[in-house]
Amino acid sequence: MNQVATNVRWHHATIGPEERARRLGQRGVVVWLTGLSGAGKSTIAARVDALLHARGHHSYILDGDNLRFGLCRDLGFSPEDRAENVRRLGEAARLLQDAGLIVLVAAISPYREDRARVRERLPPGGFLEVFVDAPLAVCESRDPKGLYRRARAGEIAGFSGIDAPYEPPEAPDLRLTLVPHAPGGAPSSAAASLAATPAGATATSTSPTIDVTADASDGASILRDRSVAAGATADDHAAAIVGLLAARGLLTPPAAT
Ligand SMILES: Nc1ncnc2c1ncn2[C@@H]1O[C@H](COP(=O)(O)OS(=O)(=O)O)[C@@H](OP(=O)(O)O)[C@H]1O
Ligand SMILES: Nc1ncnc2c1ncn2[C@@H]1O[C@H](COP(=O)(O)OP(=O)(O)O)[C@@H](O)[C@H]1O
Repeated sequence: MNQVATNVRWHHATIGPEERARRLGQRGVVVWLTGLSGAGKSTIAARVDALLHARGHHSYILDGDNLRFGLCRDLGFSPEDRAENVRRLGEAARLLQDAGLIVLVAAISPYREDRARVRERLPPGGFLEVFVDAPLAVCESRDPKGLYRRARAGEIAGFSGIDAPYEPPEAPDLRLTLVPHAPGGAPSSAAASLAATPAGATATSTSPTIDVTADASDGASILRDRSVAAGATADDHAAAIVGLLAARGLLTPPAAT
């Protein structure tokens, strides 16, 4: 019963990405938010979704937590299960992207290799990796679901960042940080970021920055300047993502040929 299907073939549709982009006034893309638990992936994805909706765009969120109630409910948190989880999220995202949607994926997706495989399944420019780079100390101080406390108490094994790995992206399309920059100098340490955050407060009380590591030729440098001035609430982070989508020409229909 567990045989892989061989007698299948691909059926081509007559309506392709260009027609869908013209109809929807946008190009399908997967915005993949990766980062530790509590980094802000779900919060930021929801803000981006709302911003896009308000502007008449068509987006949809695939949240790792939520998909584990259905499509991925048979999976746990072993490296193998996480790989399969990310693969399924990637395949679901790919279908929605192909339908022309702006797909916002929020999943820890801790392994570089798993994320790279998703990128390979998408057309060039169809996958934007966004690193929600809140340091472990900040995530742990937020602990929105009490999971870090339970992991530290030994009640949850294999928790990302505690006793399971998290591999940060090496060249993300966008990196959202909360680490304050010393005036005119290099970023100060993550520990300083936490130290500047009063207990019970969020790290937004620091003077954060958004670092855009994308190619400056596509407008990323403009984003960087604006973001530094704006600070880094979840709304600023969401605006940076929308800015990146605009800079990549994904929020306008293709020019008529
Ligand atoms: N062991 C362990 N490690 C990490 N996270 C855990 C674990 N057990 C449960 N949770 C909760 O599951 C959410 C992560 O699910 P994901 O599908 O995003 O994980 S992964 O991409 O497959 O690594 C994660 O959600 P977020 O906090 O939204 O990231 C946690 O709420
Ligand atoms: N700049 C920020 N961006 C996103 N979340 C933030 C920010 N500052 C504080 N937070 C808070 O941090 C928590 C992040 O939780 P969540 O979005 O569930 O993270 P994740 O999905 O990465 O696990 C929320 O309680 C959110 O209000």
